[in-house]
Amino acid sequence: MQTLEIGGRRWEPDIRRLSDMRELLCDTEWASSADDIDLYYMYRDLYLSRADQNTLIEHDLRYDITIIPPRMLGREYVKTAGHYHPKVPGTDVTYPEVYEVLEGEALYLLQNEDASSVVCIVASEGDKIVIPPGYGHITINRSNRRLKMSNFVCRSFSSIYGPYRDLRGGAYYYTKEGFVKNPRYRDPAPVRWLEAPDEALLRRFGLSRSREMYSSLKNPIGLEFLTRPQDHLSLFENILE
Ligand SMILES: O=P(O)(O)OC[C@H]1O[C@](O)(CO)[C@@H](O)[C@@H]1O
Repeated sequence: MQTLEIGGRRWEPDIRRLSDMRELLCDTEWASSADDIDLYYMYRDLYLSRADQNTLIEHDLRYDITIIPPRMLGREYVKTAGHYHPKVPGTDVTYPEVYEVLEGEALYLLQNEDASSVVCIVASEGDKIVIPPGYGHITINRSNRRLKMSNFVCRSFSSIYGPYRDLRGGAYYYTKEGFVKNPRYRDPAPVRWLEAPDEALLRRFGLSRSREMYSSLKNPIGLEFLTRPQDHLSLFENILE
């Protein structure tokens, strides 16, 4: 299961294990006693050809695929650890990211750093989800199928895990009863449920539901909103409304 074959190459994943995530879960009793297991598989910096690899490097981009098999973590559905992105140097704008669901269904739980805005976007195959500047994100697989998703992101920054770790996860945990507030957050905004972006919104970013996102590499300038978001701020206006 672990090796992924793409572009005639075999790729090995970074694996996020339960032991990396015990302190980020809702069900602390389960988290402290369950045996260690693999939770999800992150295939980073993929490309189909050397030409694409050069394009990715030249435009400061990275393409990843993540696979999250279905599973309960005690009361909670399996999810990613959650992280924020740093600011683009010399600006006040944090790096965005864009995801595509390749298989299965995902919940993208976005929150800004003081959790005064918390948004959950439901996405299925073909949907593209833009994580705008200012937001951290967690992906949840609440289905009984594996979730396979890809992302484009700027390749020259490291994600910030501290705030999610300090508060033991996101503002809410997704359980069989729906979202449950994380008690370590004082007064987070209620979760706003949003549909995945429609064609008109995706067009702003040069994307479409019917076209695999990887093909955007043919026109990498169109992905500049990921590496120079400060020059494309109007694109992100109202995308979480
Ligand atoms: O770093 P986390 O929170 O475990 O999330 C993993 C996801 O983030 C990424 O690093 C991209 O932001 C992907 O490779 C992966 O889908």
